[in-house]
Amino acid sequence: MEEEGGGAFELPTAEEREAEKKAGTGEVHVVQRRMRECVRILGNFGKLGAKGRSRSEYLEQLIADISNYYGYNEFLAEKLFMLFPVAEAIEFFEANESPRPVTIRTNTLRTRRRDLAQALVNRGVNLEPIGKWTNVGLQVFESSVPIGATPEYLAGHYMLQAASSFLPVIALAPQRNERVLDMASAPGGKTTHIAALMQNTGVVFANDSNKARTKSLTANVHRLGCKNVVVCSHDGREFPKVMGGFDRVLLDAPCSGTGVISKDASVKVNKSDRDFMLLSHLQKQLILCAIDSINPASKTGGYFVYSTCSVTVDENEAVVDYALRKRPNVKLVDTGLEFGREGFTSYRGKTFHSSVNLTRRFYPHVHNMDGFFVAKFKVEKATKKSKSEKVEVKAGRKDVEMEVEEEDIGFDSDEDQKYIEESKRKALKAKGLRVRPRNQVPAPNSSVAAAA
Ligand SMILES: C[S@@+](CC[C@H](N)C(=O)[O-])C[C@H]1O[C@@H](n2cnc3c(N)ncnc32)[C@H](O)[C@@H]1O
Repeated sequence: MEEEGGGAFELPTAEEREAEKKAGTGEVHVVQRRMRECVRILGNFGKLGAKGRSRSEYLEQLIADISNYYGYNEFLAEKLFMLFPVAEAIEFFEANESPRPVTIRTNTLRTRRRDLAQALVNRGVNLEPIGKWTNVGLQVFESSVPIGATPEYLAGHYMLQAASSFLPVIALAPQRNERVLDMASAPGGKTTHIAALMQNTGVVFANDSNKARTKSLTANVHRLGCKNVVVCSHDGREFPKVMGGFDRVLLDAPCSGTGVISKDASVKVNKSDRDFMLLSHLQKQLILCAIDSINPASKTGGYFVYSTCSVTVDENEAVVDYALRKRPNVKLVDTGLEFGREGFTSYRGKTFHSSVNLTRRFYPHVHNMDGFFVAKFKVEKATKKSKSEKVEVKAGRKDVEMEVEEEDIGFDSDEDQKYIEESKRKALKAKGLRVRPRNQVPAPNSSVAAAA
């Protein structure tokens, strides 16, 4: 068997692995070598696998080592590992260890990219255009001045923004004079981009449920000279009850942030199975409200973009597929983005609608940008059939909750129930209502039972 130096490689037994775990795990170079060997053997298991040892033993060892070496909890290490072929998974974890390029977006309401680049070069900034796919992005290689405090920054000539964040707005392609909703918009990177593409015409409703975060949103809107933006703060699930009839809607959804681990390493250890369930549930509620906020008769639009800075399937394809099933009047369309991998149409035994391949995934190790997901929908007029299929949406949030609870949504059906209960408990607590202890059956007329 061909193998690297350091003696013959032997896969530890389950007992040895357990003992190593208890003892606080082996030396870095041992773990590194073991990962390399496992990747190599799994790449050609039929030929290289040791007699009597199964593929899953190698996989278990590899995931345990990834978790230990890169500092993830085992649950997340496995969840992310499963997204890729074995060797590629290592590239993904490795890419999360180094920062992505610093990028800025020219604010075309105030300047042109060429003029901005010249002004920054004059201040000692080394930069160049990001790529052909954007005519407003610049990549900063090095700078003798803080890029977030130059006179040009303060005058609103640019936004410090990850390249991946341009993508959903490019896909949304807002037009002059349209009425647009940015449902989860703080701190406004995408809102201000939308406003610029609309050349300060029409109106952009920039909503975020977190009031504190709307401060930085408002500050950015002012700094960048956006005059067509209205900032508001509602739970996205209250749309379209608070407002509807939009030509286009962007839902840059709250997510786990598994695409931006290089920026926020805390994600490695602070996400559990339950967090993903709760997030996916919220995303499913929000996506239906976003779709229902669109005017299907819009003369210029009728488009909706869903995006996350996460790479997990349950926050992306599963949410999109759920929306397709719940809203027969929407279909996925091409994002118009020139690159990005196709979304999964099946994943670990779950099959999604075949059009989910129109969605796009972006990865740090492939595209040298944050992990990201973009889906673009066209909303059409509801036919009689599709109308009868959905519960009245005018009442908004409550009905969406009911839909999630009452129907088998395939991906997370029964298992979801305890998380739904938990989120209800939280909502009641937030309202200052009494919450019954977990697992206690509510009395028929108790206030909790009534409120729930
Ligand atoms: C990914 S961030 C948005 C980033 C923003 N689009 C940008 O480009 O600057 C997600 C946002 O969703 C907001 N959010 C979370 N739950 C929400 C809800 N139920 N309704 C509306 N906004 C929500 C969070 O406060 C957060 O600002």
